[in-house]
Amino acid sequence: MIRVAINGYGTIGKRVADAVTCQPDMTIVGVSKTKPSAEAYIAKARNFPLYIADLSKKEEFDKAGIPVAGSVGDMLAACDIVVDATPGGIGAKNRALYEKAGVKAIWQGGEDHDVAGFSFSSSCNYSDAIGRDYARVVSCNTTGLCRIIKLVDSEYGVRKVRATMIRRGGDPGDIKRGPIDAIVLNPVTIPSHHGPDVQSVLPEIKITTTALIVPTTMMHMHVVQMDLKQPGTRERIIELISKNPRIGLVRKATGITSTAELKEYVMDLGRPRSDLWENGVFEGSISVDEDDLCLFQAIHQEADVVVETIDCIRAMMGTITIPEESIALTNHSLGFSPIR
Ligand SMILES: NC(=O)C1=CN([C@@H]2O[C@H](COP(=O)(O)OP(=O)(O)OC[C@H]3O[C@@H](n4cnc5c(N)ncnc54)[C@H](OP(=O)(O)O)[C@@H]3O)[C@@H](O)[C@H]2O)C=CC1
Ligand SMILES: O=C(OP(=O)(O)O)[C@H](O)COP(=O)(O)O
Repeated sequence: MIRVAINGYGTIGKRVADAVTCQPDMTIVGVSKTKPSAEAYIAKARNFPLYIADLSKKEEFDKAGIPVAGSVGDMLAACDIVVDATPGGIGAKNRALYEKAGVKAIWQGGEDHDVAGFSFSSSCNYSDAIGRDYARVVSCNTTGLCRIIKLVDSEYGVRKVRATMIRRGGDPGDIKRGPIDAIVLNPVTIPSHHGPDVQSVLPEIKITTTALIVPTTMMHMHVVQMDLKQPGTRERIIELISKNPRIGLVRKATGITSTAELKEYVMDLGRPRSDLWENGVFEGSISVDEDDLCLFQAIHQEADVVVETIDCIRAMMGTITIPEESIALTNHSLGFSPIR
């Protein structure tokens, strides 16, 4: 069994912890928080040993009735690999802790590529992660872009990608984030970080990305255009998506034309936390005019990187060396097959 620690039991960390628990080859040795707030009670309910970054805060946890198993250092001593899901920027500061403990570490997309020197996407570069000590799973939007670009590039070759990310303002529980009434250019400069981040995984891809933030919490929406190296067809793109384990097809017949309806659909499917782990490509949007491909895809920011993180754990531990095998095991263990 691979012993996994989660440093930062928040939006991403709690999902990764639950996904690890579903896998037959890994187990959670502990999760961490700094404050005895809501997710600390969830850790207790799940029977995950809870560790804290600063032991001087133990009394606050004691008062809240939440048992503390020890410090983050103690948690690291008990694991083979740590998933750092602390807020962006904090993870880089934690690297010294992981080096000292001699454990492998995975960071999330809020950190820069340099934190690990290697950026990961299951369907693009799983094999390059095998045996590594450090990796960064790219951000949710970058993950969604990498999946669809890799799929199309493998079939037709991609000459150039242009993509606009219409990003959610904050996660549903992030009551202090916005905007409330604005469309924010984020960033106003071009490209957004997503293009260079895609190139940290797929260096040969030419891509320009732009990004905006809008007052919504459910999902991001991408407007993607690719110049193909040879003419394609809409039918073939749909066929490829239908066979892909991490890209779903939002069928035209469902009548779904928004993130809100898609979230409702996923909730009705009974997915935990209504998580859409796959890209949601809108069938009705897929348009191919010779070498010009356009589509819309929805990306559930809280979910898509979770399954990638599970694959990244296996690759780094070297227990499964065939990417498709890990992807299939992760999906199967979660009881997940993409929407079709
Ligand atoms: N949310 C999203 O949509 C996505 C986020 N990401 C990336 O994932 C990472 C985590 O983001 P997210 O889950 O949203 O963040 P959250 O703020 O939801 O959770 C962060 C967690 O880290 C804990 N924490 C804070 N400081 C420390 C510390 N020094 N040591 C240990 N734990 C600490 C917090 O605990 P406490 O509350 O007790 O302080 C909290 O549980 C970031 O890099 C982000 O960019 C990637 C894809 C999507
Ligand atoms: O990884 C994400 O977005 P990104 O791919 O746009 O960086 C997550 O939605 C977190 O974004 P945030 O930095 O707005 O919380």
